Amino acid sequence: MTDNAGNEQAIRKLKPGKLVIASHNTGKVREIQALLGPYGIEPVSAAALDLPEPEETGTTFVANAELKAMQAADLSGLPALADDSGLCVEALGGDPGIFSARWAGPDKDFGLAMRLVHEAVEAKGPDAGHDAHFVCALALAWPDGHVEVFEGRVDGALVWPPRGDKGFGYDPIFQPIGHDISFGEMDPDAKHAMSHRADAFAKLVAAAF
Ligand SMILES: O=P(O)(O)OP(=O)(O)OP(=O)(O)OC[C@H]1O[C@@H](n2cnc3c(O)ncnc32)[C@H](O)[C@@H]1O
Ligand SMILES: [Mg+2]
Repeated sequence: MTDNAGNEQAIRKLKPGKLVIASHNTGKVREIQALLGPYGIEPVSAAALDLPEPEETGTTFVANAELKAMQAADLSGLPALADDSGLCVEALGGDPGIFSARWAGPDKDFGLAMRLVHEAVEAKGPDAGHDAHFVCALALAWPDGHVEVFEGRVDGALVWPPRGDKGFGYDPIFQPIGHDISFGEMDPDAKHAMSHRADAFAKLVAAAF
C-alpha cells in the first residue's frame, strides 16, 4: 500500500494525454471530468474501454482506490485514476463508510440506501447526533505498478427528508457545515469548491501536475 505522506519516492508528474477514469459511477465520472477540465487531460472512462468492475475487497477507502486504479492501469496500459468514497455517520460508528455503494443493493437504489441510513440513526434514539462526513480516496496508478493516493474529507450533517436532485448517491441527505442547502440542492460548481472529492483532487493537483 502506498501512502503519499512520507513517501520518499518522488511523486511522478502526469503529462497531458489520456487518463482512464477507473469508475463505473456516472455521477463520479462527471465530477472527475469537471475537476480535470483545466489540466490538458483526455479522460477515458472505464465503461468506454469496457473494463470490468473489480470486486472491492479492501478494508479501507485507500486500499479499494488502489485496487481499482491498479487494475485499470494494468488492463489499459494507460495511467488510471480511481476514486473510492463514502458517507460516514458518526452515530453509526462510521457506517456505511466503505460499504456506501453496497447499502444501495444490487439495483443501486439510493432512495433505499438513504432511508436505511435515516432509520439506523433513528433507531439509536432521540439523542443520536446527525454529524456525518464524506471521505474520498483518489488513487493514481501507472501501468508499471507505481501508485499514489490522495485523501479528502468534508464535514456536515444528515438532513431528512432528502432534498434536491442535482447530485448523486447520498447528496440529498448531506448538508455541509456552514451551508443551509444539501449537496443535492447545490450547483455542481459549488459542490466542487468544497467536496471531499475536490479536497483530494487539490492534493493530487499539487503533487502530480
Ligand atoms: O467503485 P466505482 O466504480 O467508482 O463506483 P461506486 O459507486 O461503486 O463507488 P464506491 O465504491 O466508491 O462507493 C461509494 C458510494 O458512496 C457514495 N458517494 C461517494 N461520493 C459521493 C458524493 O460526492 N455524493 C454522494 N454520494 C457519494 C456513492 O453513492 C457511491 O456509490
Ligand atoms: Mg465501487
